[in-house]
Amino acid sequence: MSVDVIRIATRSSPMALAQARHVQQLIRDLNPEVKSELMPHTTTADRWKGDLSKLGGKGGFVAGVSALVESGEADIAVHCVKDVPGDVPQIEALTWTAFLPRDDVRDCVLFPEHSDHTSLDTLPKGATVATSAVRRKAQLLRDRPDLKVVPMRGLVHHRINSLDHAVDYDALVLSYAGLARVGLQNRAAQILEPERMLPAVGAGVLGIEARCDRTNVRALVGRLAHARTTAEVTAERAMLAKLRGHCNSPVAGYCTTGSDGQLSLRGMVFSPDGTQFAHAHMWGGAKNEPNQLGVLVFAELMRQGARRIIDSIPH
Ligand SMILES: NCc1[nH]cc(CCC(=O)O)c1CC(=O)O
Repeated sequence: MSVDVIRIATRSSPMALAQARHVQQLIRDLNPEVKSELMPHTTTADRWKGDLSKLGGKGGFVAGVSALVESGEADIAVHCVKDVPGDVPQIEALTWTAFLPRDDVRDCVLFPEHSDHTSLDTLPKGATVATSAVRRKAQLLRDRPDLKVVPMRGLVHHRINSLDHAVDYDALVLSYAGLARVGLQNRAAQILEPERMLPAVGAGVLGIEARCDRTNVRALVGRLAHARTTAEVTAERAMLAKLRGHCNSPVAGYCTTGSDGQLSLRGMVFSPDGTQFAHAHMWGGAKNEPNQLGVLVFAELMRQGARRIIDSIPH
């Protein structure tokens, strides 16, 4: 039985819809005969305005979308891999069918419209920076302990609107790829290189999930898989799974591939205020096996006290 139509489950935010449309176009390019439609789903986490940890973490952004594939109402789900928790097992009936080529992994800084600032470095002592990611907060404070880092969540448009029109914020940090996906990359005033702000595990990667038993769907969509990104994400997520970080733990992980094919994985775990951290960087070596590399970096982080750091954070 061939596939006539692919129903694509996605979150309903503008960023998620842009991502799902991108996947829709890629499927059209693979096979113009196959129709596709979007199934937007407003997740519990999208509706929740409070602290995400009270909702059981950022998994609330993906679970409802995955459930549509599990039940057969949709054929595939498109997720930001960054939003897929490391401490919740994948639904048994589902599998990753493709990781798309990695987009920009870097975070960037925005300043209010008409602000004279173009860098965090020139912000006055005690300036207020908005971001809800504990990973970003810890790394911002590591450089600039004087900054006041305050939480801000919600749609990118709303966040930028608050930055521009509320007097409370001097800067806003978010992902450059996410900003670009909604066409607002011109607002990025400063790009933070990975050396300064180590990216989240899975940053900039879109993952496609399907039911294990849908072999035709998997055969078609599997052609979108990008081998290098798959190896990198596999190493990063192997590290994350072993760390068993909860949603409040500031964890960063970034794997790249050298021109010789060697995987290089950096992992960091921070205390919330950035004053304590574990930092490991290892290469794939002779075997160059992503899972093994992830476990090795995990082990080195543990040797440096990562468990103590994670366990001392309330959640
Ligand atoms: N946490 C939300 C989220 N999940 C993925 C992205 C952006 C794209 C990506 O890195 O995959 C964003 C927005 C942001 O962090 O600013």
